[in-house]
Amino acid sequence: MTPTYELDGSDAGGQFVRTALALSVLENEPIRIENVRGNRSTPGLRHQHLAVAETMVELCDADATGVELGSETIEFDPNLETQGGHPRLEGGRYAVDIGTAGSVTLLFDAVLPLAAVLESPLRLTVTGGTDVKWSPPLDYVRHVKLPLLRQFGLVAACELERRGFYPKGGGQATLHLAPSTIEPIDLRSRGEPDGLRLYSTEAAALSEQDVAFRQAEGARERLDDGLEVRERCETTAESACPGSAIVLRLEYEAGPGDGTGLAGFTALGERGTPAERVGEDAADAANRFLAGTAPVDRHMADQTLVFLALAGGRVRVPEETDHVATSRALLEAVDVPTTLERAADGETAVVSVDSSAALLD
Ligand SMILES: Nc1ncnc2c1ncn2[C@@H]1O[C@H](COP(=O)(O)OP(=O)(O)OP(=O)(O)O)[C@@H](O)[C@H]1O
Repeated sequence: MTPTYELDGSDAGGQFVRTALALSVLENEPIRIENVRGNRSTPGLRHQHLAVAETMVELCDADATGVELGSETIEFDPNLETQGGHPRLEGGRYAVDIGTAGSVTLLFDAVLPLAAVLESPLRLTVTGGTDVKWSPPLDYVRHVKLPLLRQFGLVAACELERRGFYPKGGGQATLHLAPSTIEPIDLRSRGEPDGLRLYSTEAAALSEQDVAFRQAEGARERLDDGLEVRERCETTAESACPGSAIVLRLEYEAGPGDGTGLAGFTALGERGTPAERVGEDAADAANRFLAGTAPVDRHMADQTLVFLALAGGRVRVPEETDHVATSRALLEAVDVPTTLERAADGETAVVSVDSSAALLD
């Protein structure tokens, strides 16, 4: 294959690989990625990224080389059928086992934007870690990310079958994705906070220590005064090994012309860390957010960029994280230029994609 885009992952990690594969499908153009996860201490595809690449190959029936553990160069050609010049992806039922505690939700992240080219519903069941480090905890996806993107046309739901924590994984969740018309995104300002929902989970092995309750209490006591806790959900989950997680969903009034505001703050339990501290860490992140002005949290900031690429629009991000910077560089490399305008506060910035440059234009 002759790749349309030659991409260099030297300065990036797994997110670059996931987003590059999704963009290749959305543009229906072959890509070559060199120096996969080049700035990580263990470069190349690890189990989580390999599962993403294998899933993309399976969904598209794509031609690919280098899709193996440790690989630092991948070629991928989605080669989809087109209709009226637009790529069309058949849905169907798929099941993937990451084989480790690798993140289930990051696999969902890679697949979510494909809703824009889906022809029929897709159902993807993934086995791995549902609540593991350096990735969105499952309740963040269910209660923050999907409801936020639903406002811009993404039709998706996530069903949890079993929690999976580090190191054993073994969790399972299903993503239901329907053909979606993604609308331009406008998330620039935010209104007053309008309450908070709290989702605290413990593995059954930790129920005697009341971990879910103590996490929730830790968060509640630490949250800024005046923030109403509208829902408090504490659950005990069967899982292959102990673990716990807390997700805070902050709701706020939408700014003029903007979508409804949602932001999420999360923390995971760790051996040696008191459960109250876990709740406090999530609450501290929420309090920091409330002191700022951005309408999305720092993780949603990089996760919305691929949707901006689809339909265009603007998002005010709390800061230009490394993930935002690498995502912008990647979009530039596939001919979707973005602009970043720093605000007078010196921290937030508005990232925009002109609708004429957007993939669905
Ligand atoms: N607590 C969290 N809540 C929501 N999203 C998160 C959270 N932590 C990380 N993420 C998201 O998970 C993604 C992690 O991407 P990243 O490339 O760092 O990880 P990775 O695939 O594990 O690769 P690598 O091993 O190369 O770091 C980013 O999109 C980030 O926004």
